Amino acid sequence: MTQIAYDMDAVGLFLDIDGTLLDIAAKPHEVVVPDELVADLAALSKQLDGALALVSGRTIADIDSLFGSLRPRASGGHGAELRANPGGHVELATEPVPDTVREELEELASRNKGVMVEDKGVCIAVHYREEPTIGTALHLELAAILDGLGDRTLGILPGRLVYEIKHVSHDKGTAVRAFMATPPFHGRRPMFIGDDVTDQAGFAAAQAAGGFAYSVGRDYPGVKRGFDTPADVRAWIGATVGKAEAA
Ligand SMILES: O=P(O)(O)OC[C@H]1O[C@H](O[C@H]2O[C@H](CO)[C@@H](O)[C@H](O)[C@H]2O)[C@H](O)[C@@H](O)[C@@H]1O
Ligand SMILES: [Mg+2]
Repeated sequence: MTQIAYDMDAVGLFLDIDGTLLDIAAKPHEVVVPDELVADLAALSKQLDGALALVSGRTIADIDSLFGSLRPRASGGHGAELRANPGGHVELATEPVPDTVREELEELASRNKGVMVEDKGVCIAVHYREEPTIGTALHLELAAILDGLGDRTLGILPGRLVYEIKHVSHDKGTAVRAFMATPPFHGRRPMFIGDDVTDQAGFAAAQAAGGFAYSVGRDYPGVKRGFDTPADVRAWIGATVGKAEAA
């Protein structure tokens, strides 16, 4: 386990979910959220005076269904949803993906074995974990669909055996900047922990604001590999909370 040697008192902490807090599962709804993690995140948020947010490609409704009582400050849908206060109002930063796109994606999935569409409203995930070899061909098909519709407001963001169709105007970086502009994050140093290509905007935003970026299980240019596995991240969170309780 890699230790992050920094005084957490001054940090605003941004945590990705899949591949960072949670082990990757075969299907999105098959992830396991340990009870201990929920308790540790609640304690860590308190320790940071509330300056902790989950920043995910999942929707906030989905985050709440996974994390039970936590109801954290959060951004969902790759920056498209923001919840500034725990359990509070969810602000939509973008329009939903147009129905024309949704229909084309459903049609594509219906004729491609192993493709699964996860409709999140503000963005749509096109999963291909069941047929990993089709990635390149699938990307070409998705690009052709967006080109055909002439919609320049949407783009394709690659993730872990998934392509996210999302508004190009928002990402995890815009979410970090929005949180950092307001209490309880304002005046703290952002720390972003993530595992995926989709986290690179979050890494960059944290670093640009004088903060830190740590990756999980993979290397990204200019980003320190902080952890090897989500279990390491969970252990670090537990140890960080434990340290504060013992002090
Ligand atoms: O930004 P994140 O919190 O990391 O969320 C990214 C996407 O995670 C989910 O998909 C990924 O994890 C699934 C469960 O482990 C896995 O089955 C899938 O192959 C991965 O792509 C989620 O379903 C997406 O909506 C998130 O955008
Ligand atoms: Mg992730």
